[in-house]
Amino acid sequence: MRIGVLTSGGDCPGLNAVIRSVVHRAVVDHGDEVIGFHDGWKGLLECDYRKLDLDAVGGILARGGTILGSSRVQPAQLRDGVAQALSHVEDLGVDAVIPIGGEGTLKAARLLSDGGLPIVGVPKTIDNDISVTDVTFGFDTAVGVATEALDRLKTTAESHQRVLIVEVMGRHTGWIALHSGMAAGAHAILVPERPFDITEVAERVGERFSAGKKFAIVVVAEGAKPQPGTMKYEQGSTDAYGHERFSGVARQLALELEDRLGKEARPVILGHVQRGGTPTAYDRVLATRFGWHAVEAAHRGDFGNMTALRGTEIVMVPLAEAVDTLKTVPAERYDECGCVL
Ligand SMILES: Nc1ncnc2c1ncn2[C@@H]1O[C@H](COP(=O)(O)OP(=O)(O)O)[C@@H](O)[C@H]1O
Ligand SMILES: O=P(O)(O)OC[C@H]1O[C@](O)(COP(=O)(O)O)[C@@H](O)[C@@H]1O
Ligand SMILES: [Mg+2]
Repeated sequence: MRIGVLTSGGDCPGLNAVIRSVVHRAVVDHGDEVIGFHDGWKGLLECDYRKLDLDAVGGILARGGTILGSSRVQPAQLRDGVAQALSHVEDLGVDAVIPIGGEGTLKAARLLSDGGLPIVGVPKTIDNDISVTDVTFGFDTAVGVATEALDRLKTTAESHQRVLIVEVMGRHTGWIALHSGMAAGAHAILVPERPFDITEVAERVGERFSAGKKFAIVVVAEGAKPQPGTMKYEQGSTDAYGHERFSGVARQLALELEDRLGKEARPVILGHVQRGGTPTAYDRVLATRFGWHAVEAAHRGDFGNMTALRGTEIVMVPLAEAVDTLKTVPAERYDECGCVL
């Protein structure tokens, strides 16, 4: 069998672990050949690829990023390119394509699968917002990075009696904010799922100072927004691919809290540091299992599906289900965080 693998969308720790696992299972155990398309769907559309043998994946298990590169392609270009992708796959003798990506990539995978491509998807994202899988690899690493940052920020916040507002990633969902905030004992956690009331945030932080505490840490997901009309909020612009380019909720919160509380407040934007570097052991294991199961699915001819974690098992779920709805933080999970606003 000949398998083509690609990584698309925002990168995340663990992509290389999937690539390595696909090559190991396919080449060593099945005697397959594996090729890697460069820079996501672009590589498939432009027939830009290289052979991936065991040497090519040596030493990449613990490496962040993706050896294949990633990029974004306009969805319209992809829709127009279905026939082209199909003909490249046929010309190359590729029997299965394994795209590793987030909800955008999986939407594209569904489109190409409906167009006749033999596809087995593998979900990735630090945001953990893909509904059909309990967890995505990358999330554990991102939460670890954010938690360590929060621990460190607590000590400097205390020295200077400041409020630190820490912005973590999470475009539509607050999973990283919730988990890192809980792990580090943040005093307020703001998520996109629950628009916040700035008066309540200021009261909570103010009460801490009134009680004699010297500092406060607020964790805010980049996509969190104030309840309409409660605070001046600058809406972000939209990038070339339709994604919102955030205008910096932490910066706006810091100005507002400083004003209301008369305490020094500083925004800290963790940004892409959450996405870079080596994956945790948990993410390496999950990524490796996804790669292994994707190859098995390809050999069964189980196309139009993607790998998913349910409990402790890896199962296959239809791509159509995967892109239906985002996995948001449910109200009852938010209620457990101990700093409900
Ligand atoms: N609705 C869509 N239809 C077709 N292709 C899409 C769609 N959404 C995204 N894609 C393709 O998938 C790529 C990756 O999507 P993106 O949302 O940027 O990343 P991720 O896969 O990490 O969510 C896009 O550049 C585009 O080529
Ligand atoms: O800076 P970029 O690459 O445009 O992407 C930023 C976005 O990508 C993420 O890191 C991950 O999102 P995806 O998994 O959907 O790519 C988001 O948390 C963040 O908003
Ligand atoms: Mg996305």
